[in-house]
Order: sequence, then C-alpha cells, then structure tokens
Amino acid sequence: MPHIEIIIGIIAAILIFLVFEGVDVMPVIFLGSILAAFYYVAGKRSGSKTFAGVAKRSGEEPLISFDDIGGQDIAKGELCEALEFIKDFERIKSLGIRPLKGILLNGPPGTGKTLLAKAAAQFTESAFLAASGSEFVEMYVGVGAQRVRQLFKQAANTARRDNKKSAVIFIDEIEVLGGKRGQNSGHLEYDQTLNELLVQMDGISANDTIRILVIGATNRVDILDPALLRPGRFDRQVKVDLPDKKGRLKILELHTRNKPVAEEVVLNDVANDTFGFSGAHLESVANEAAILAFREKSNVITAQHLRSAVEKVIMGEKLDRIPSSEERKRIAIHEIGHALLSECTQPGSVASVNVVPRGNALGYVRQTQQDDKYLYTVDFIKGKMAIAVAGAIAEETFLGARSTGAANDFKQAADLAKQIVFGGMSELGIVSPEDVPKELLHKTITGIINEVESQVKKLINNKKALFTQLVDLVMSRECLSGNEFRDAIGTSVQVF
Ligand SMILES: Nc1ncnc2c1ncn2[C@@H]1O[C@H](COP(=O)(O)OP(=O)(O)OP(=O)(O)O)[C@@H](O)[C@H]1O
Ligand SMILES: [Zn+2]
Repeated sequence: MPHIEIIIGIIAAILIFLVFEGVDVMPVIFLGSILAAFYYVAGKRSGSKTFAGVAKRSGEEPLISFDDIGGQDIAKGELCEALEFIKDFERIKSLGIRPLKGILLNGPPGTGKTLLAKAAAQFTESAFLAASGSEFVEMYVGVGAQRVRQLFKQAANTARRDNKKSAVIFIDEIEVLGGKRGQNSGHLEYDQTLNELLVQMDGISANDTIRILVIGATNRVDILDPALLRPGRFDRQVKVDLPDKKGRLKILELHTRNKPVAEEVVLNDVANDTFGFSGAHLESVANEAAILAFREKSNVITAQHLRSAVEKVIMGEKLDRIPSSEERKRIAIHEIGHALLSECTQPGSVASVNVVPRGNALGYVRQTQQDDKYLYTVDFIKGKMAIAVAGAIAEETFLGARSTGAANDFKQAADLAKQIVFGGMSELGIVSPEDVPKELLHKTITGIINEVESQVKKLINNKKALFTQLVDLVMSRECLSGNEFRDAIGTSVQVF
C-alpha cells in the first residue's frame, strides 16, 4: 500500500490544475469526501492495521516462536544450542568448524516437532519449507529424487527472495524416505530418493551464500538408515517427549489464551487429568471444550466442558496407552524404589525421578553422569545390584507381588553378580568361566542376589512411611529433580 499522503497530494495537484483550467470541480470534491469518509471508517473498524502490515503477510504462515510452544524445555534448549551454529555462522566458518547440516527431532506424534522446526526457522531468521517423507514416494523411479533436488533449490530461492541468509527445510516422517536401504522390499525408488537426500546434504558447504539446515522428524529412529545419522548429516538428535504435568499446563494455557474460560476453571486440574496426552491432544481438548460451550449456548468455557472434552479426546482418539491409576501407582512405587536405593548407595546420584511415559517405559530414574571407574569393589557392584532390584522389591513390599516390568532389572542384577563371580570376588575365589559348573555358577549368583535383596527389603521396610510420602510426591508432580528428591528424603541412609 503506497503512502496515503502521496495519493492525497497527487489528487490535490490534479484538482488545482483543473480549477486553473476552468473546470467545475465541486462534484469531484463532493464524491472524494464521501470516499475518504468511507475509507476512514473502514480503516478504524478493522483496526487500521489491515491496510498496512498484516495484509502484506496474508497467505503466509503465521510466525511461531519458542514461547508459543509449551513444555519441551529440554528439547528447546538443545535445539537452540544447535541453532547458534547457524546464527553465528561467520565465526563458525572462521574457526573451520564443519557446518551443522541436519537436526533430527525424535518423538511421538503431536508433541510439537513441526512447531519446533518453525520456531527454529524464526529464531534463525530463516526461510521455512516443509515436506513430508511420504510425498517423495512415487510410483515412478527417479521422481522422488528429483523432488528432493527441487526442494533444496526452492529453499535457496525462497531465502533469496525474502532476503534471508538461511533456509530451514523440515521433513516430517523422514523414516518413510530414510528407512534402511535395501529393506523396503527391494523398492528402488526409496533408495534413490534417500541417496539424493544424502547427496544434497553432503553438498551443503560452509561457502554457500544461503545456508541450509535440514530438520527431520520421526518417531522411529530405529528404522532409519544409519547413513543418515553419520556425522555431517543428521548428527544432532533432539528428543521430543510427551509433556509432563508442568508442560501440559503450559500448553493448555497457550491454547486457551484466546478463549473465554470461566473464572472457576483451574487449568492445573485439567493438566492433572490428562496424563499421557500429547500437545496435539491438549489442543483438541481446548477446541472440543469450546465447541461444547457453543452447543450449549454458553458464553464461557466451564470446568465441566473441559472435563467432557478430556473424556471425548480419550474415547475418540483411543489414546495409545493411558495407564490406569493403579498402574501409575505401581510405576511410582517401582521408580521410587530405584531412586531411594540409588541415593542410599551413591548419595547425590539421582538426577531425576519421572513417572511419565517415555518410549516403552512408563517411568524412569535418571542418574547423574558418574565418572568412569576402572576398578570396582564388591560393595560398589552390590550397590548397583541393589538399585536394580529395588523397583521389584518395592512393588512386592507395598503391593504384594512383582510385575513383568522388572525383567530388565533382574537381567542387570544377574549380569552384575556374574561380574562379582568372575572378578574373583565371590566365595568361589578366583575362577575362570570354563571351570565353574553351570549349577554352581547359578547357585552362587542366586546367593549374591538373595543377599542383596534381603538388604534392600530391610531398608525399604524400615522406611515405609518415608517411602509412601515419596510415592505420593512423585505421583502428584510426575517429575522430581535430584535435588527435590534429596530434599524430600532428608538425611540419607547409607546401606553398603
Ligand atoms: N508443545 C506444544 N505446545 C503447544 N501446542 C502444541 C504442542 N505440541 C503440539 N501442539 C499442538 O498440536 C498441534 C500439532 O503439533 P505438531 O504438528 O507440531 O506435532 P508433531 O510432533 O509435528 O506431530 P506429527 O509427528 O504428528 O507431525 C500443533 O499445531 C499445536 O496446536
Ligand atoms: Zn525398573
């Protein structure tokens, strides 16, 4: 829209010219004033912005910043750190650092991977292009590869057109085109497409005038062709998990910020009731609640609308796997078992305790990075065994029986016991694996495990009240940092 002052100036000049020429300009002025009045009123109504900034961007995607994405703090942090390499390109180049070419976002559907890629483009002031892996799969050989070439070309062109120095290419469902080569039932097309993607990524150089960053998204890193994960391709991986309670609250706040929510509504309660929901599910909850309010001719969204919406999303989406409350309690007990023993045997070792789904697990304890040790003592190994078996022992103590969730833990404990035996630290003295009869080995390992188990049982039994408190705490909060966990324990107890 050219400046309105210039237009008025030109019209005035024409009118003066006509007056000098002896033309009757009164009807023109009259009509002009009516038009101007219209223009003014219309401008006011639409917030006058319509005529300047917003219209210019119509048709383009709205800008998304990291603040528009709820939760995902770790993913955002890791992503931003990687993006500094794109932002500070000149310095990176002068230091001779290999340019960052690809970032892989890995996580379940609807957790905001597309949003993160958009925010990354905005953060680095890059042009943004999105594609999905399935778009490249065509009947005709070579078409997919050609599309990949086009995409890269288009990215550079778009950036140039928009006066940007860089472009982000987002490829969703990258496993469709980047699956392991030779395994797609011998389908040549996938292979050529993937090869082309590798060629294009290898072609990205520090001397390019337009810097290109490829962000891929997948839920199946395990089936990706290893060539994609090699240095110089997608060598950064960012895990995007389902949101925890704090994250869910933030996402709900974001998606209700432009909706009339009744004062009685406590979004924290909704966050409580939506364990296992993804960001996309929560967006659905907010939307469904508004639809319910509309149907009931209510002007505001009430707590009841939100509760019904949660039910509707659970029923409608057949959410993958929402654990029941008993199941969650069991998980909390199991994880507190691991965590408590971890603090008792290696004080300061818990980094976080989580009762949120991640991958196939429904809860997990993260330990702080321990220095690599080259020499282990028996007590140290037994301590690690105690941590491993504590999940199952805790379940047994509080719920009367163990669950199948502990199979891995027992394998780990048995492996550690073997280390004790073959390290010559058991009652068998120094032995070599070939010399020990199977039954004797089995008996010795069982003996060590039993000893550790009874010690763990004793400790948990002595701390039942504390244990229950910790379980309640982690169930209400879902995630506890190491320090929060240690504060809740108070003075720790040393076992081994
Ligand atoms: N962390 C979040 N914060 C706010 N909104 C979110 C978040 N995660 C998801 N959403 C909502 O869900 C919608 C879908 O998210 P998005 O497309 O980014 O997920 P995705 O991980 O890319 O999923 P998919 O793998 O299925 O493509 C978004 O448009 C947004 O409304
Ligand atoms: Zn476990």
